[in-house]
Amino acid sequence: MQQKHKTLGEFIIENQSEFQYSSGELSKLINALRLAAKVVNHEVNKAGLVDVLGAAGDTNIQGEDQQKLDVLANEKFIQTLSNREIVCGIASEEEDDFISINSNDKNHQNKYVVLIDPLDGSSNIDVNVSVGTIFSIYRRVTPIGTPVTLEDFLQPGRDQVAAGYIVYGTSTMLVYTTGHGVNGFTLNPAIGTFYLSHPNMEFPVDGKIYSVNEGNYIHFHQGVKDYIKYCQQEEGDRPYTSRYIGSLVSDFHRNMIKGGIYMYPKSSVTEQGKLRLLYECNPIAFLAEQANGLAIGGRTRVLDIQPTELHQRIPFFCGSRNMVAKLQEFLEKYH
Ligand SMILES: O=P(O)(O)OC[C@H]1O[C@](O)(COP(=O)(O)O)[C@@H](O)[C@@H]1O
Ligand SMILES: [Mg+2]
Ligand SMILES: [Mg+2]
Repeated sequence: MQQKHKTLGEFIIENQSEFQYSSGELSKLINALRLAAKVVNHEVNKAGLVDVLGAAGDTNIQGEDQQKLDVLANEKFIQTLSNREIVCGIASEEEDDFISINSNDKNHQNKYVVLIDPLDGSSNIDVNVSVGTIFSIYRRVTPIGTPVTLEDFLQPGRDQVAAGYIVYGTSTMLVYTTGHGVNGFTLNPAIGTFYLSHPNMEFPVDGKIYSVNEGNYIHFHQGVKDYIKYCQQEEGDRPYTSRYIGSLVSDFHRNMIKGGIYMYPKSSVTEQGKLRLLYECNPIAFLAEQANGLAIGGRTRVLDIQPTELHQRIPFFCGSRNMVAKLQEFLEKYH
């Protein structure tokens, strides 16, 4: 008899009470993200047929050429989150500054701010390789009914109340945590419903996959170079396999299922690293730790880093516990 998978809607309701602030608002927020994900998924799937390939002609605050799908996904998520009266502020990779959602309306009781990377893996959009969306959710720290401020967004990752991603790949999945483990839901495109397909996702403590853009190797810190060499040595269960999709969400997703480590080090080319702390590293680090993995930004636990800017970048290493610990040994050698 075909096992009946729980729908995302059923799962959210069943687990609502688990959430310390459970007032249904966070459930509404996850549901809104689910809705926007379906709209964006629809656009991604027919990307070659409609005019959403290629550059949009503008650059974002980080000087990156915005792809048409970056802009479209950004609009869809902001629209969906703003229209549902559930958030009081949004920050996005594609917006220079944070957006306040009528938060200075005294009647405005909304407590959550959302930080989002609307389209992750932009360099893969035009070549039909899997891409994603990443989200991070906090309770605001400033008083309700007053305008949200930068302070509401610059919270350390350990204070996230929820985080997750959507991967638009061979199937479309929504994977998230509210601090009670990580669960994955697969979209059945025929009926437009997400079903619980990957309950309690966990990183294997050891893995055999390393993911890094080796094209930057000569610019890496010696500790990182030594660890990559260690991965490639003929010894014990090594050499490991090199797999790099170039979409953080997709590389992370694979490594969480199979066991592996993702690395985007700082280098003489990207002095701070490339990935953004607030809407890439913090949410992925929260998921990693909830799935028994580790995430470090050089020598610091990512979730303990105190953010200082909306679009700040950090070096990022994340994955199976023993692999990240081994990398740390190599990094420590040069301190
Ligand atoms: O092409 P590079 O330098 O290896 O960078 C790839 C990394 O950059 C990213 O594309 C950055 O994310 P965006 O596409 O959201 O800007 C990651 O998804 C990916 O892991
Ligand atoms: Mg990204
Ligand atoms: Mg992006």
